[in-house]
Amino acid sequence: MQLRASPHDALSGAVALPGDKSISHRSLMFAALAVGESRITGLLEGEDVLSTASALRRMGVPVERHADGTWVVQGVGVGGLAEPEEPLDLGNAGTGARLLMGLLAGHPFTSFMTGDASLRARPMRRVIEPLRQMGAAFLARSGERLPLAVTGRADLLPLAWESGVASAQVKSAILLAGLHTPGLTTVIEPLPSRDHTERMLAGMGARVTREALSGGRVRIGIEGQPELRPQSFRVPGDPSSAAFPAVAAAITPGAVVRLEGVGLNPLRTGLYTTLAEMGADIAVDNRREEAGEEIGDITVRGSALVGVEVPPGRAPSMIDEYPVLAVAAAFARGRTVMRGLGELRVKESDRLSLMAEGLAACGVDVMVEGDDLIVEGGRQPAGGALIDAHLDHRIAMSFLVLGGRAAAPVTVQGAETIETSFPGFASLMTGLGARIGAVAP
Ligand SMILES: O=C(O)C1=C[C@@H](OP(=O)(O)O)[C@@H](O)[C@H](O)C1
Ligand SMILES: C=C(OP(=O)(O)O)C(=O)O
Repeated sequence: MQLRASPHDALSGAVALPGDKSISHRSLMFAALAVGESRITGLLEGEDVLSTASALRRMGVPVERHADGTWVVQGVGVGGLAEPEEPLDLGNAGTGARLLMGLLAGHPFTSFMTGDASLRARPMRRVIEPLRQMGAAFLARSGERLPLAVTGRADLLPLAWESGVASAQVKSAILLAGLHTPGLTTVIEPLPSRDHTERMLAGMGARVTREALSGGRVRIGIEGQPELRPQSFRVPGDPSSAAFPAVAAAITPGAVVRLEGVGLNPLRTGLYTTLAEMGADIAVDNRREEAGEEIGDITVRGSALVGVEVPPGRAPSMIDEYPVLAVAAAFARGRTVMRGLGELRVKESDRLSLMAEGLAACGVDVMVEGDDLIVEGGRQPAGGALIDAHLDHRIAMSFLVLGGRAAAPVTVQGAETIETSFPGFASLMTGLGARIGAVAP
């Protein structure tokens, strides 16, 4: 499917965002590990999360959606999953695949896992290696990629792991295996990544520790084999999805857009900090707490942006937001330098290369130096390009945001990938005044 974004004038209105993708995956999985019934409201009903729901069903977990939108999960307890008769297809979802690998490591059966062409290209060694050390066996395609088979064990060994990357998926996979292991399992991260796993499992009764170490590193520990209490989860709005209307508003003169009920976990809000440093008029009010996470309403107004240097240490708190930040940078006067973006190369696509190529195709002055992205902004982009999303929802949405303020429309090929994380994106944006429509084949 092709979507085309044509230039629009001011944007205005108030919108609620779909549920947070990270928390949605986790609420389904963790509810499955509890003993008893959990209820989830505000779950993101995007394809990634639906893939996690069907994988859990295939392993004998009753997961149901009620007519009022509440999801009800009958937990089977830690270690209670059943051997799936068919391969688990996680679609486009790296989070679903990697966290499930951690769970499966602790179960004494063999399961097979695959995904779409994007997920099959993503590196799994970062998860397989620590889980192997705990005693799980993996057979994977060359480069440790999907499809793979995992044979877990009920008697995993506890692990003390130091991860080379600040990755919440790696950390969570190890912690979930640790949940199935007697004793203490620990993970050290080079910089703190999103901590939803720790918060949610602690809220369900697991013993989770967190310790700051030298150089910004952090050590997380989990005591294995707890009985987890079922929960009522209310999933906050996704700050990573809110990033698209937020940037659209910031680059549109006269825009006033209110984004309601957005998660404000400080390990997720690097983009908003960066936009404020670029001169964006951003205000947060109505701060409140829901299900152990701070949320609030964010108002973004059209602003004269200036280029900035984004500190590399901020990357984990905005890792999925660099594509749309690069769009903001195209509209900011001067140079924006984003350093240390190697992890962007192993997302749904090589986001570093695709952003640079797409921006250049839209007439933006852009350079990649090693793992750094440098954008010279301030002139209105020509637009007029046809961008292939390469099965990457964030690439698709970023260029549709750019097309709204370019001189000529931007068309995105393969825009159906947006359904993985942000169903209703085009109608939410058009409701604010954007001009996004399907292109007849
Ligand atoms: O744990 C999570 O929910 C996620 C972690 C991040 O990936 P990495 O752990 O690979 O950095 C992020 O990019 C992804 O969208 C969601
Ligand atoms: C990287 C992302 O997701 P995942 O790793 O779950 O596929 C993302 O949503 O930008």
